[in-house]
Amino acid sequence: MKIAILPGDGIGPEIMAEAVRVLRALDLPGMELHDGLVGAAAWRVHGHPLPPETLALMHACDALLFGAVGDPACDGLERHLRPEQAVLGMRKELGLFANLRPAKVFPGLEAQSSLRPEVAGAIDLMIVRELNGDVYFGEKGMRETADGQREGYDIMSYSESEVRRIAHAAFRTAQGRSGRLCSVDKANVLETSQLWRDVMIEVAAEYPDVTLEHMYVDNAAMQLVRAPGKFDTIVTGNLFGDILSDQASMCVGSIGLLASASLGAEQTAYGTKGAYEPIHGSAPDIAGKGLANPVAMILSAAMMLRHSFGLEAEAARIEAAVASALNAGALGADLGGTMGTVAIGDAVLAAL
Ligand SMILES: NC(=O)c1ccc[n+]([C@@H]2O[C@H](COP(=O)([O-])OP(=O)(O)OC[C@H]3O[C@@H](n4cnc5c(N)ncnc54)[C@H](O)[C@@H]3O)[C@@H](O)[C@H]2O)c1
Ligand SMILES: CC(C)[C@H](C(=O)O)[C@@H](O)C(=O)O
Ligand SMILES: [Mg+2]
Repeated sequence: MKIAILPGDGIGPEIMAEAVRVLRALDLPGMELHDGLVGAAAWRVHGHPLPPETLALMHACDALLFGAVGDPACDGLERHLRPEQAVLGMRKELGLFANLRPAKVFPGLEAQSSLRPEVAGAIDLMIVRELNGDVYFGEKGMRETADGQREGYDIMSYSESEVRRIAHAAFRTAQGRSGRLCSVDKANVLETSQLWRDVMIEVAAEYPDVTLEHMYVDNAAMQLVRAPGKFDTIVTGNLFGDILSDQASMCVGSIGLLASASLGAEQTAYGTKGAYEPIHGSAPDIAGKGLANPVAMILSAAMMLRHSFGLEAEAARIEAAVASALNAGALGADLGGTMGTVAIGDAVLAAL
């Protein structure tokens, strides 16, 4: 059970330390943790956000725990050297095309949601975000128009096979939940989305036990705050999924609570190879202050145990400890409390 530990930048190392403490406390036989550099931390040492050493480590491990990347000092670098390329490169290089982003309200935290507690209390949804295509990975650049203006462009596209494989992942996810799948697109305007919708309908024929509905992304953004409890499994493209998942986090209460699993087709001796990371970023505004909420990172470690190592009981044990610590008031500033990163980690460890 080889796990790459990739803390990254900003609050990444602070929250990773807490997730590692929780993992070590489980004392899992055969667990090996291997440290690697990503993001600005790697660029400073190796001149690249995803250096060959780290890529080799990623390939050699069964699962990856990823903190966050991003550093305002790097915003002026050429795009291929920016820290964010580490997370994009990891996802593409390892073929991690299915990003699961669960959002569920924790008992006792309903009042911390940006929504009314009775609306927030009903949230239990899963966003299945496509992660290897869309406008993220299309041709992009800067050019000059005929009248001499600068013009930036990013091509949005999805091939049939890219949509088909995320559709299967989403239908299977919905089967394991309530059997309701909502595909979010912009098919009223975008050809990319029309293909997305057509393929979703084709694949639906193979899953008669799942009910498929379609929703335009603008409506989905609205419904997510109007009645989030009506959603169960959502499947959507890379860009829409990025935006809707940050939005879902505040419906739950804080972006510091939402974990994710990024899965591909590769199988290891233990299960599906994957990368596990919070949905949030490096939070430069609070980095180094011990204020970051480590819960999303700790829950990402739980998702890793479930999806990459088949350790369902251990994953559930971490999740129960987190829920219990939060319910008992282990809250940081993001949730109206006063606890710091390490104190929240202590509370989770005590509840294990
Ligand atoms: N997967 C990733 O590594 C990832 C994801 C998103 C953004 N980023 C990068 O992170 C940098 C900062 O981006 P941003 O500010 O737009 O988004 P962000 O998610 O880093 O922060 C947004 C806001 O949420 C707060 N926040 C985030 N995580 C928190 C936590 N665990 N506990 C408490 N508060 C938390 C931050 O303090 C900030 O106010 C950028 O360089 C961006 O590209 C990286
Ligand atoms: C940092 C960035 C490239 C990344 C994304 O857009 O996918 C982040 O926002 C996320 O949600 O993981
Ligand atoms: Mg994002």
